[in-house]
Amino acid sequence: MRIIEVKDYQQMSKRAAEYIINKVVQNPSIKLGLATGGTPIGTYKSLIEDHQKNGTSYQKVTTFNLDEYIGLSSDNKNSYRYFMNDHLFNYIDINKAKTNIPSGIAPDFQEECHRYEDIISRHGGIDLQILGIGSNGHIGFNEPGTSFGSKTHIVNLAPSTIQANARFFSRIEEVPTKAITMGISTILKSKEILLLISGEKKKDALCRLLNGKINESFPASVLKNHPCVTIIADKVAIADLEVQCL
Ligand SMILES: N[C@@H]1[C@@H](O)[C@H](O)[C@@H](COP(=O)(O)O)O[C@@H]1O
Repeated sequence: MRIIEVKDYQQMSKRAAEYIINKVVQNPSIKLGLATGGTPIGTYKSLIEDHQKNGTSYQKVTTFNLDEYIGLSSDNKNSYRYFMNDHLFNYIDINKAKTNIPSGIAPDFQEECHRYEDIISRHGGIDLQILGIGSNGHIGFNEPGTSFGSKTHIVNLAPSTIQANARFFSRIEEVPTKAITMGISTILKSKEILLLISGEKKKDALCRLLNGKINESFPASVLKNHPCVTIIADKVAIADLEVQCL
């Protein structure tokens, strides 16, 4: 794993956007894996600014999002489909038919999991996957204890994840308790992974990722088995890492 340390959230976002833009320019038909949550919002903003200023084109790009809440439709402001439209897709020249997100209202969720896994394979897999990390080490919505061999599947969200994501909803009771997520093996099949980590709340997760064992109790630890992972982390997340981890 390669770690790039940056000053703050803004620098992380700028650096991540540059990284992605560079890959898109090199390969205009790139298959991008995308994440939601607070962490990548600044990166998406920088991608939009660059698109408007420099005209980087996403017309041939295909995207696959990590996950979606079960029960939320695309017009629900808290669905990840709405999030992606609102934070990125509506403001770049991407063909929305090439943007893939699991459906939160599919008639048969098992079937939806198979369909999603299959569509990623049929596209030849993901070239660059963007990831955030939950404070309990979750990636996508793969909570602690998820098998490293898992494919796209249905999950029960951990109480700590519901709590952490409640900030996007008006009441905690509105946060769905289930989601569909790419599995750990789906994520690991990506040719390259870019993990973004920012802020005090992610300090312990970064510490555990770097110094802990590879274990299903901390899903992100599996990234150490991947040959091409870059972490962009800000100073607050990295600060006093050695001291903290003693
Ligand atoms: N499913 C998402 C993850 O993909 C995200 O990386 C994580 C961290 O979110 P945030 O960036 O808001 O801290 O939590 C959410 O639950």
